[in-house]
This record gives sequence, structure tokens and C-alpha cells, in this order.
Amino acid sequence: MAQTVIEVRGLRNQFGAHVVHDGLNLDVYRGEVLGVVGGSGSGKSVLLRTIAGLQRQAAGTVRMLGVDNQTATEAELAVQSRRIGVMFQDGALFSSLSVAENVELPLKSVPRLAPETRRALARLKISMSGLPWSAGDKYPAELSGGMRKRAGLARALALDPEILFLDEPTAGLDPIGAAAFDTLIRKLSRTMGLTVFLVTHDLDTLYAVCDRIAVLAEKRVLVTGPIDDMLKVDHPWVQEYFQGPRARAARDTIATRPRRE
Ligand SMILES: Nc1ncnc2c1ncn2[C@@H]1O[C@H](COP(=O)(O)OP(=O)(O)OP(=O)(O)O)[C@@H](O)[C@H]1O
Repeated sequence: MAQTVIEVRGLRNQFGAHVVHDGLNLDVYRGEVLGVVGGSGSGKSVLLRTIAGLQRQAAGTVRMLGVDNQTATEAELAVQSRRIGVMFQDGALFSSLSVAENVELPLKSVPRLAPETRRALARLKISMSGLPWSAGDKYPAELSGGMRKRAGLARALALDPEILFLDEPTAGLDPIGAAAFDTLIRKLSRTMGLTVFLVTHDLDTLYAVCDRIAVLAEKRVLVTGPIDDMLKVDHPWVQEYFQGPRARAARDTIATRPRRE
């Protein structure tokens, strides 16, 4: 039986009178890649931020890695935050720091880690993210969008997280760069046993990378399941998204692309 690493129950999020989530339930299992989809403004990023501890819910419970975010102590939340990694759309790097310095930053929270070990670990994560060794000395402004994303990924992986949160990892990448990023995510999840919470609009990514999909609509998780199950869901947005011409193209693409375990 798969272990639940994220358990969300009765979640409510709102900004003033604008209710984004209401009665939202979700389970995420250890080692899976969960793709979170939904229309623009359906609350995918807000859900990611709430689970990752970057913002507090108005009501409901969020339990991650056995820690309830409302009853946990500050110390427990600090330990929990070191067990997850978050990669934002544009990498969210500090522009005044080199890539290596950006990746080293989370490692500074590890007590008694010698500076040379920290540097070596940062370089390791940079190469795991598919960047050349030399990229470590570059500043974010000197990198392409795709390289910045990989640098953001390297930083998210710095502390060997158990859960990786990715917000639109392939947005803005050309199709070849996006496919390469999909392959990298799949490889990392399989080799490191990572659980991945992946917010995306990219149908190719859903087909290539995700074990299960969660669809956000009507302020909650409408349905979860493997991508093939989505074709049977009787809901206008789900049908339009998963049965439209782009979905058909993604299915055809993936049929000709070997899925790497
Ligand atoms: N800090 C905030 N203050 C006020 N409203 C917010 C805030 N953050 C998000 N919202 C609102 O919450 C709703 C959900 O936003 P969110 O960014 O989660 O959507 P999304 O599903 O990720 O959308 P997209 O696919 O367009 O990125 C939106 O209507 C947004 O305007």
C-alpha cells in the first residue's frame, strides 16, 4: 500500500471575498509524480504554495511528511521545510549570486557542513540538473531561460528533498527543451525515489512524466487518476482539455517517444 506523504482535507483558501479553494481534498503518495492541472486561476499555484508551507490556509488541514502545518511547532516546520524542494517558474534565483552560490544557499542551513563540502555538493546538484560544470560560475542573467530553470532545479535539489514541488517547469521552453526537462524530471523521480508535485499546463509533460493527474475545478480537486482515466471524466473542462486537438497531438507525440523509466 502506497504511503501518503501529503494529505489535504477540507482545504479553504481565500483572498478577501474571493474563495479559491473550498472543501479541497487531496492525497499524494510517496514516489509518485502527480500532475496538477486546471484552468487559469483555478488555484494550482495557491495549492502548491499552501502545501509547501509558503502560505497559510483559511481552513482545513494540510499534513505533509506526518507534520500538520497548524499544530506543528516552528522547529518541526523548519525540519519539514528542509525535506522539500520548490522550483518556481523562472527559477527564482538571486541575480547577484552565481549559480553555484544560489545552489549553496540552502546548504548553509546544514550545521557543521564544511565550505568545501558545500561547494562540492552544489556542483553535484548542478550537474544532476543537466547543466555543464562551467554554469556554476555564471550569473542568472548570463543563462538562457531553460538553463535558469535547471539552475532553479539544482537549488531545489540541494538538500536531497523527499518531495519536489515544480510550478510550470516547462513554461516558456521550446519543445525540445521541454522534452529534455520532462526526461530529467522522470529520471530524477525514479533514481532518487522523489515524490513530485508538478503544476503544469503542458499536456506533453502530463503524458511523459506523470503517474497520476489531479484536476482542479470548482474550487476543489474534481478528480484524480492516471491520465487514461481523464478521458472518461464527464466534465466540460476535463473533456475539452484532455480530448481537444492539443491533447490528441500530445498522445501521438508520446506514442512515438520512448518513456524512460
Ligand atoms: N496573493 C494573492 N492575493 C490575492 N489574490 C491572489 C493571490 N494569489 C493568488 N490569488 C488569486 O487566486 C486565484 C488562483 O491563483 P493561482 O495563481 O493559484 O491560479 P493558477 O491556477 O495557478 O493559475 P495559472 O494557471 O494562470 O497560473 C487567482 O484568481 C489569483 O488572482
